Amino acid sequence: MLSLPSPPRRKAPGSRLARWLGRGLDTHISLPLFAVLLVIGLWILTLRVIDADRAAATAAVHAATLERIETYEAQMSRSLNGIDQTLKVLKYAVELNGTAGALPALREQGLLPPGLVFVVAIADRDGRVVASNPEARAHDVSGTAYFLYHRDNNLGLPFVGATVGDSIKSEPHLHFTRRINDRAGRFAGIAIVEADPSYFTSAYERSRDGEQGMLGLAGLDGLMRALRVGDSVSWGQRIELGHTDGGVALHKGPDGVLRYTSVQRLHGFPLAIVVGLARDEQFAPFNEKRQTFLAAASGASALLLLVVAVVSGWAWQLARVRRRARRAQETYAAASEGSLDAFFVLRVVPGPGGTVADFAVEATNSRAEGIIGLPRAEMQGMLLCDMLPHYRTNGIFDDIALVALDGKPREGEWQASSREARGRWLHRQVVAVEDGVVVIVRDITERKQVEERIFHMAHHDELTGLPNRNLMHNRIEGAIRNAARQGSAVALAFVDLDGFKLVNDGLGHKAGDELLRVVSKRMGACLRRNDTLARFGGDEFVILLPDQSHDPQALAPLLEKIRIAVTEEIEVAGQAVQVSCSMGVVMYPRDGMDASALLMNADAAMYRAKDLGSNNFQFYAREMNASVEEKLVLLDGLRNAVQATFEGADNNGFRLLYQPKVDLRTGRLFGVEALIRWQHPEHGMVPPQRFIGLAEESGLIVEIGDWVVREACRQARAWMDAGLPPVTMSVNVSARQFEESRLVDRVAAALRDSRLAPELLELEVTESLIMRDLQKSVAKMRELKAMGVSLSIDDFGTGYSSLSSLKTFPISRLKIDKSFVSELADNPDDQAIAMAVISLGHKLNLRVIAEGVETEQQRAFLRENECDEMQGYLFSKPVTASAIEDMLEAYALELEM
Ligand SMILES: Nc1nc2c(ncn2[C@@H]2O[C@H](COP(=O)(O)O[C@H]3[C@@H](O)[C@H](n4cnc5c(=O)[nH]c(N)nc54)O[C@@H]3COP(=O)(O)O)[C@@H](O)[C@H]2O)c(=O)[nH]1
Repeated sequence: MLSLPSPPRRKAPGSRLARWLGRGLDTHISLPLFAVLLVIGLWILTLRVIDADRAAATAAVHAATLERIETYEAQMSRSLNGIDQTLKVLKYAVELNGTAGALPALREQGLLPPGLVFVVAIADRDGRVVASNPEARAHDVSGTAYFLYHRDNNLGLPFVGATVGDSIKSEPHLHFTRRINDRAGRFAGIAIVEADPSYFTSAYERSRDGEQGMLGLAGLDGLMRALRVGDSVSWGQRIELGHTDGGVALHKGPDGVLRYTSVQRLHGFPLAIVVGLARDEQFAPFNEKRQTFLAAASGASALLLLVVAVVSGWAWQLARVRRRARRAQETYAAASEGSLDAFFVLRVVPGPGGTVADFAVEATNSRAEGIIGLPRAEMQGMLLCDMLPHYRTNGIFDDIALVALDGKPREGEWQASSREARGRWLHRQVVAVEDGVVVIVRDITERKQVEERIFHMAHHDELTGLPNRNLMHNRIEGAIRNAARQGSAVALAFVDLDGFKLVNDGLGHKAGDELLRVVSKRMGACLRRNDTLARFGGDEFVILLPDQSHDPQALAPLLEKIRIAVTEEIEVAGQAVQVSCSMGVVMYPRDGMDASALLMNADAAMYRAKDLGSNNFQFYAREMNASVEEKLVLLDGLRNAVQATFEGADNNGFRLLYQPKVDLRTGRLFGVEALIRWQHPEHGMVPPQRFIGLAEESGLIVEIGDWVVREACRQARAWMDAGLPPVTMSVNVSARQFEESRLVDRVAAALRDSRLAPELLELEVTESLIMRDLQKSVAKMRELKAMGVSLSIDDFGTGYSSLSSLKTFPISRLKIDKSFVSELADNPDDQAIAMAVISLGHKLNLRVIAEGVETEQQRAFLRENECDEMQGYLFSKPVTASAIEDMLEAYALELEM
């Protein structure tokens, strides 16, 4: 079972020693040490036993050598005494019977030694052998060492000659001699006993002396008289006698063999006996035994070392595995402590029939404390379901138990309900280990929150927090499925704000945003909990009303409530503004079977509501989609008109009408406003309100506007070239056209190509157009002004330009919108506005012109209040260029008169 040991700490020197000693106690180290000691002990014992054996063997060989020398000495003493006795008898017999009679006398008395063993001879004073037994031919020994010794020495001692083979007797033999004196004590000859050298080594016993035992008789002159080694008898070798006191010493023999040797001098003869027991032979049993001991000790050592090597190897492997496991555990513990995850090592508590009854907590890390809310020590040993009883019911216990049963890892996410982590999102990974499982738990709340945020962002509108198009689409589909099941209906309202653009352009995006937020809250407040309000972008909203009856009229009260809520005044950017809404309403299944169809038809119905003057709601009718088609047809026609205009076609293309502008004080016609018309091949003259919006939407306005500027400049110059008095030419510039980067260049080109003085061209821009991007607009206006072109603000009073920014506009004229002029006679509010605009314009050194002047009362009011100029049907509707020409000619004539 996996367990989590305490995290490793920095090791103190003491603990390092303890660890080292502890390691010494490891079987794989202690066992070989013990085995080595055992082997050393075994060898010490073995060598001691061998030493003892060697000492015993040495003592034994010493004893054997001594015993041998003693025995040999006794034998030799006897033999030599016998030989000496024979010599003495011979001498006596010679002295008694003379050289010739000595041997017969002795033979007769049976005193001669057996002839097979000894040759007994007598030599006279001249060295001639005069008698011998067995008989031998006479020969001369006067030149021999023994003869010469006796002739020259009268010491009464026997002499032993060297072992030789001579002309008389080729077999080796040696001579024991004694001097014979005559009665006068003079040298009379010598008695000789000749012996075979092997006679002196016959005491050799193979069983005791071995194959290389040595037994020999040596003269005190260092020459061997007889030497037996094994079966071979030899003589004549020179040996170092050393001590001749019968002690034992290790010597190398004449044959190079090491022997325990003892030398013992023989009494009465110049001889010594030599006994040697070959070391190798004598030590053979010991050596054999020693070999046996060594072999046994070696075998035992080898066996022991082999067993120990095997056991130690196994123990080492085991220790290595343990060490690795311990290191892994330490690493695991350190990692688990440093980990962001909580670990729970759980041991299975078995139930009946191989089931899992519960889990006992074996180990945890400190992260686990934070999740469970219990100290580690307290968790240790606790049953999982005692610690977290709700795991039995929320499926987590079953999930963990399954891992323990089938060994397959599993993971899952859940929202915690334990004390410490309540409400937090957790992720668990469960892996099987021996006897249980490890559960790794990670807090994924932040990730979940991010996911939720991303999900929310993907499905909600950032500005209002309302569901967006995606989410709404899903909800519509869900509502349709429910309605299909229940047989109910679903209503969908497409809502577009009226006048929003004005607020947004006039007061800025912030104000527009605020307005959208307020309106969305108001609409939301009208709805039930299961209704959905979504923002599709801009000022477009969609309302989903599930669980409806199939009668559309039943929706009318709610729609009206929403409409009224929207139209209530709103204060944004410090100003009270008012917008309304146009709503297109569809019903499932009546107006469409899916979300896309319903939304498309609701959009068409909304456009119908707009067409009908806005601020109302319209239920979808099949024919409404025709207007979309109309729009496409119109756009196609517009493109053709642009083409036809440039080609100069008669029956198609744009035309300009001109509406005079008159000085209110003098009545002089000082300028005209160019107003576009579309000469349609089928519908005749189409007014600008029908196509300018679409031209803006499609971008065609840039090309169309450019044509208007060029044509207006050309016409103004043409009038001048025709000798008419110069008039100011005013041209309307739309927002899209004004924002176009090449506007200034295009205007400059139009002036250059027409040769019109820039001072005679005036561009009319609206307040809302300027406020879209105040800085850029002012910069562009300044460029135009620098060229000499004048600028005037059209429809002044309907927008929301701040008075502080107004003074920065490089303009020369303000135009009071005709909506304030139309009721100027009766409406005090409009009067106040008109007067305020006139006063403001003058304070800013601007000319003020009123448009839409249709009545004398209006003109009178304007004159009274010092408005500078006027434009309107009272003086003239927009007319053709030739009509203006007529007016200018008449005016010129008037002046001349
Ligand atoms: N971007 C461009 N916009 C243009 C261009 N030509 C016209 N327009 C804009 O279209 C709007 C409608 O214009 P139009 O139908 O030509 O109406 C103008 C006048 O006919 C009308 N007017 C003038 N005097 C009176 C009056 O006494 N009573 C009355 N009911 N209507 C009158 O007002 C329109 C001129 O308005 P304004 O431009 O604000 O001076 C209109 O908004 C044009 O701007 C074009 O070439 N480009």
